[in-house]
Amino acid sequence: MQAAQRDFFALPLETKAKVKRSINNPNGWFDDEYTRRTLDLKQCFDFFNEKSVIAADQVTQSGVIAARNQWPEGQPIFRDVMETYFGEMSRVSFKLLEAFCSALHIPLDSMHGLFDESHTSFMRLNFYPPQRPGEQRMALNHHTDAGFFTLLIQDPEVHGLQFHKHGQWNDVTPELDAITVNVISNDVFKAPVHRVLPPQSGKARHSAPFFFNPKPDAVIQPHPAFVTPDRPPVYNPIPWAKFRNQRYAGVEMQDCQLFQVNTIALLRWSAIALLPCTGQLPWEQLLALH
Ligand SMILES: O=C(O)CCC(=O)C(=O)O
Ligand SMILES: [Fe+2]
Repeated sequence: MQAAQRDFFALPLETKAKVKRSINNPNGWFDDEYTRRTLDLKQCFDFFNEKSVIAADQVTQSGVIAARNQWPEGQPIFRDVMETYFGEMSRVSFKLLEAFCSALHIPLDSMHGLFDESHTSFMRLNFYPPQRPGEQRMALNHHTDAGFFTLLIQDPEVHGLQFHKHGQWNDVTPELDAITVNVISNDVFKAPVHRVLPPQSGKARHSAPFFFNPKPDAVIQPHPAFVTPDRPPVYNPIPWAKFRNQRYAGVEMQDCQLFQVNTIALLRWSAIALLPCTGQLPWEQLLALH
């Protein structure tokens, strides 16, 4: 998978530009991502679960989330490898959902209502070019991920990912053949803020997050197990597909987080019970969850 990713980003710019994402289709290649209103120093390639298309259209009727994947011409192996990897990540994610429920002492199928084969998960391939002399900007500016949870493959040699905790930035050093599970916060009700430094060793850096997301019509709201008279629901329920479209349309992150925090934190919190903070699971251990 990582070799196929490297080969893709080594393609000529014109080839990649033919599958550039657009205002109507968030999938494909791009080099113009703004995070926190600042241009990131990276190229990306996004693709998603096309089985979510029909269900998403029924919720939003907008066509944004319902756009198709764009695969580069003449690269059948790239497509094949990525689709296979995506399928594996989906399978692992469904297993992790149950593991999270188990850690929370709620029925193992508690989250099944939010996910089915139309889950709107997507995969992002990141390419960060080496830092240019005098360049001060971040490769990827600080942010929280909007999905339910993230399974990240990092470049084992070129580091750069950091998370913010107790007022300072901390490195997430990659382990060989490990997946970094994005539960890197002990702030129970906060998604972890993280960023990526530009590669400083003269080498480019690659990473590949898989964002596991609910089905389009899943209503995102606090799980009943966490609503008590002392802790009433703070955030309004919203169908997931509407939330996604708002975010893609550029709605301010703070507004979106109003909707995401409780539900996402539910999983992040439970995951912390399973994994050490900045939990990196050896790849084989993760697959053993099957
Ligand atoms: O490159 C990384 O290690 C992290 C990437 C990331 O945070 C993202 O794409 O949302
Ligand atoms: Fe991220």
